[in-house]
Amino acid sequence: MKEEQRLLLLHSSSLFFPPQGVKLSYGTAGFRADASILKSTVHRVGILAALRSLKTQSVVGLMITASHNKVTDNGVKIVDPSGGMLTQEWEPFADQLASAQTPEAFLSLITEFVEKEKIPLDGVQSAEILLGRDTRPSGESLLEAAKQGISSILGAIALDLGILTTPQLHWMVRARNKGMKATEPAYFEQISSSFRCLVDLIPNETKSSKMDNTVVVDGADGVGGEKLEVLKSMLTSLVIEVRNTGKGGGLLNDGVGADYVQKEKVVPRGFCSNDVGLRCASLDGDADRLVYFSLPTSSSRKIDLVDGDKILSLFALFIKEQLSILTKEGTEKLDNSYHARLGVIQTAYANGASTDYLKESGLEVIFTPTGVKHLHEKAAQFDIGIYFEANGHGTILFSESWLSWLEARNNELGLASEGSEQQKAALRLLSVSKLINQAVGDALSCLLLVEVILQHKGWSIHKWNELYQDLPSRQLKVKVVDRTAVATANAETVAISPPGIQEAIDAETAKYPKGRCFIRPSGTEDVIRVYAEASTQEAADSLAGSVAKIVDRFLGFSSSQQ
Ligand SMILES: CC(=O)N[C@H]1[C@@H](OP(=O)(O)O)O[C@H](CO)[C@@H](O)[C@@H]1O
Ligand SMILES: [Mg+2]
Repeated sequence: MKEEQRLLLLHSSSLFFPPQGVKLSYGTAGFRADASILKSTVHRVGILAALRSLKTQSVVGLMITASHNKVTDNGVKIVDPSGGMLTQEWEPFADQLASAQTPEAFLSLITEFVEKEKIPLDGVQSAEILLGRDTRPSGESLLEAAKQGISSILGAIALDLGILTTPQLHWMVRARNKGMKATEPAYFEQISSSFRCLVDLIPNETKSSKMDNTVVVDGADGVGGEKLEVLKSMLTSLVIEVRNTGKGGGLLNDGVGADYVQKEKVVPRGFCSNDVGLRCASLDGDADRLVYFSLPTSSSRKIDLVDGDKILSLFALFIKEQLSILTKEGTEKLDNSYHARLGVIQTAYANGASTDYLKESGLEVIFTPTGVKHLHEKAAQFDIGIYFEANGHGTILFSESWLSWLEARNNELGLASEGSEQQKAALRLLSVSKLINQAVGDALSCLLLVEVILQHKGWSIHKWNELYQDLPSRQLKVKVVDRTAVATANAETVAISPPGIQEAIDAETAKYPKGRCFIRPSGTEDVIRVYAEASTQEAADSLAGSVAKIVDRFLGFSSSQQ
């Protein structure tokens, strides 16, 4: 490393002090903590992002967000050149960097890593990092810290894109590296025009049906509401009413948003008895999650939740239908031999009833650990891979090779049988691949896809919700002394440490008909999560409660004091 570069790094890192007595880790979705202790970490992630750009010789992204966490938290994560999450191979290095105690220790870690990874840190190669942040008040100063980190790498430049949803930044990084326009207007243009194509392809029978084309969206008082206001003006045949836009003084994620709605299953702030029966949806704080809900009665706060699993089921059903129209044997002699391999990816949090439904519908279902990075990786192994977390984060991935086949097929059909059902199916699938974010789960594009599929089928939210009935479930969080004491296996369904805890959970679960329960350490909060499912809500609540007590007995503050 050049002397100039060494001095620059030493000087820059001496301006930021790592938090004392707290060990931050890259976690499920980057570093997250109380914003007041994050400056040094964000500064270092800025440096790491520049190294990633140098290593890959591509543009990378850096997003400042803590998604669904409370407003006083913040976080930072890197977007890889593909538009996906930072490669998992670099995560341990990110952890080491964050915890280096002195500028010298920090510099020596960088020197070692640059050598090991053969990163061209010579001041000759350039690096470029796209920066985005959500609406948190701490975002601006943290972004400054990131910029200072980036500018301490010779040849690295940061492009500040301002306030964005997380999926917008992912989309732009992907677009930039594919040589496409990577601006916010280009993003809105792509998703709104593909939505319009899908609307134009709605069958005449359902077009005329009296379908309610209004959706009421809870913007979580975050960035999503703000962006949706822009997007909605570009759409016809869909009316979007945005509540909790962040402009009305409401606090981000406070009694609002997809995480709250999905976990608490109650009406979010800003919705009332007048909304009974309407089709409603909630975004999370950085708009990468979406859930739907409706208010069944005006007398209670309870909602009918239509979660990520049901969005997944709706998407899978639609794609499968279009595929079967596309590949049905026609009279014409065209090459329709490429049968796409369609896969569906879930985590252990998926409601058991959804998995049964998907399997009964003839779909291949695969499980991965929690966190989009795992689901995305698996989905990318299919021609069409649909992944969703129950909390509403998900997307549909199309392989490049299948898409080129589809383009060619569409052209052939255009010549041989323009306007045929087969060609419409090809066009619909092509439009879906443009509407749905190929980089990461995106609440805005998923919202449009749900809406157009419902219009296509002429379905109300109730009809959609009746695809299957969710098994009652309950999620709890337990504060423990050290959450890393829990290790899991089999896509997080089995706790392999501390010893004996899984046996205790199994013994408890066996008492409940249709009981299913697992625990895992959260990657975004300092808690152990407990998930339980059973045949009644009371049973699910009771199973989750008993297992929470087991967790507390093995790992809680009370046990550590004994
Ligand atoms: C049960 C749950 O909802 N877990 C969420 C949550 O992760 P945890 O590691 O469980 O804290 O945040 C992640 C990032 O948004 C998301 O990918 C994941 O699904
Ligand atoms: Mg989020």
